[in-house]
Order: sequence, then C-alpha cells, then structure tokens
Amino acid sequence: MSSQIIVSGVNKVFRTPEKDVIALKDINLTINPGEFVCLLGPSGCGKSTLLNAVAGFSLPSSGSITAAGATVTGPGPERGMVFQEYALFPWMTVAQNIAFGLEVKGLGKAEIAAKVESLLDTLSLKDFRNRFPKDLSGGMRQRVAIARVLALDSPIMLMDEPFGALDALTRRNLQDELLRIWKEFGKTILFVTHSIEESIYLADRIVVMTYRPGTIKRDQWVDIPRPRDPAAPAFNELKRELGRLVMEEQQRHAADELKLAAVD
Ligand SMILES: Nc1ncnc2c1ncn2[C@@H]1O[C@H](COP(=O)(O)OP(=O)(O)OP(=O)(O)O)[C@@H](O)[C@H]1O
Repeated sequence: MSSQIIVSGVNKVFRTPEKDVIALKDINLTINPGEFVCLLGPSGCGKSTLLNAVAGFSLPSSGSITAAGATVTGPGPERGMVFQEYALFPWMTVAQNIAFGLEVKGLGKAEIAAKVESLLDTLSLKDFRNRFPKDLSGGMRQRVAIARVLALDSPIMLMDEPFGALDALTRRNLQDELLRIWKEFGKTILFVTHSIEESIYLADRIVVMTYRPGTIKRDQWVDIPRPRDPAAPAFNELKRELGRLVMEEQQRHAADELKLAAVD
C-alpha cells in the first residue's frame, strides 16, 4: 500500500455564531512515502485542523485529501492516530489495548498473541503487559498508543503533539524510539508540534504554518544527518531561523487576542 498523502487546495472554515474562522486556506502539500514531516506553528494556526482533516475526523470545507491512494472521506485503517492524551481504554491492560484492533480485524488468537508479544518487545513494554493505563507513566502510555498503531500496520502515522505532556528526558527517549520505529517499519509520519527543537530533531521536512488563516509559510527541508545534536551549529542556525518565522505568527496571534479582549 502506498503511503503517500496529497493535500490539494484544502480550505477549512469553522462557522461560529460570531464569525467565520478560516482555519485553513489553500493548503497544498504532498508527503511522500516514508517521509517524516512536522507541522509547526503557534497555537491556533491550524495544525490540528489539518491533521484531523488528513485523519478524516473533520473533513475540509473544500479541496481534497488523498491518503494511500484513496480520497479521505473518514477515518481509515491505513492512517493510525496518536493523540497527546493517549486515548487508551482504561479498563483494558496494556496487552489488551494492543490486541484490541487486531481482534476487531478478526485475526486468530495465536496470530494476535504473537503480534502483541513482538510489539511489547519493540516498545520495551514486556514488564508492563498486565498493567492498566492508570498505573503507567505518561511515557509508557504513549508507548502503548504507538504499539496500537503499529499493531494495525497502518503505513501512515498521524501524531498530534504526542509528547507534549512529557518531561524533557522522557520526551527525548520517546523521540529516539519513534525515529527507530519510523526507520524500522518505514512509516510515513505527519507529526504536529509547537516545539521548534522537537521538529528539527525529528523531521525530514518542517512545514511552518501561519496564524489565521492557516497557510503554509515555509516548507523547510532539514539536511542535518541523524542522530541530530541540538547543540550543533547547523541545528542552532535552523532553530534561530524557524524561531523567527514562528515568532512572527505568534505575534499575530497575540495581537488578535488583544483585539478580542478590547471588544469584550
Ligand atoms: N470547532 C471549531 N469551531 C470554531 N473554531 C475552531 C474550531 N476548531 C478550531 N477552530 C479555530 O481554528 C483555528 C485553528 O485551530 P487548530 O486547533 O487547528 O490550531 P492548532 O495550530 O492546532 O493550535 P493548538 O496548538 O492550540 O492545538 C483556531 O483559530 C481555532 O480557534
């Protein structure tokens, strides 16, 4: 299954009683199979709206999105989603959470057991197999969420600030794990973050978005070899440049909020 994503001429307008919010305006973006792309920008610039449109949770007002060769009209198994808030079933153990999608798919018991075993191993979750989500750290929960997507063999992984709630050390660990998994399984990844450092650490390409309307401000290739050292000059140079772009949008956001406060 090809895992290309093509976003063409996508607009998204949210109609509210007060006004129409143009969340996305004329977004054109092709993500090639196996690419790791980060959507970067300050709060409110439409990153999640774009990701949700690719996921099929909230369709564009106009334009079209193709994923793995088919037009997106809703969620689909070829696009696995990992959210910031984990979205695990609290009444199921780690192993049961990972097995769930495979059971829905109708796989046989032995096949499910083998797959779950291998994923527990891949994500270093073996010792936690019988725990419930409430008894896991945030980092461990996110490992389970990633294992669930891998279980379904989704060639495309969509990730919405998945490490946003984690402490710095756990976050770096999970970033390294994700890079390993991305390489090993050849996934196409679309990853939302507002962290400039995270985007440079992870991505092949960083798509910087503008604030209202959400458009593509910069489509930036990251030519720094992995593993990337955040202290290296090339890393810092790109950080400064992207910081400048994001700050411009952040300021527009802040100015908008001040205007709103003045009206209230
Ligand atoms: N359901 C909705 N109704 C009205 N406006 C919405 C709705 N969802 C999003 N918006 C608006 O659309 C714009 C884009 O929102 P979106 O959540 O995609 O931004 P974001 O870049 O993901 O921000 P964050 O990092 O805070 O999640 C924002 O201005 C937001 O207020």
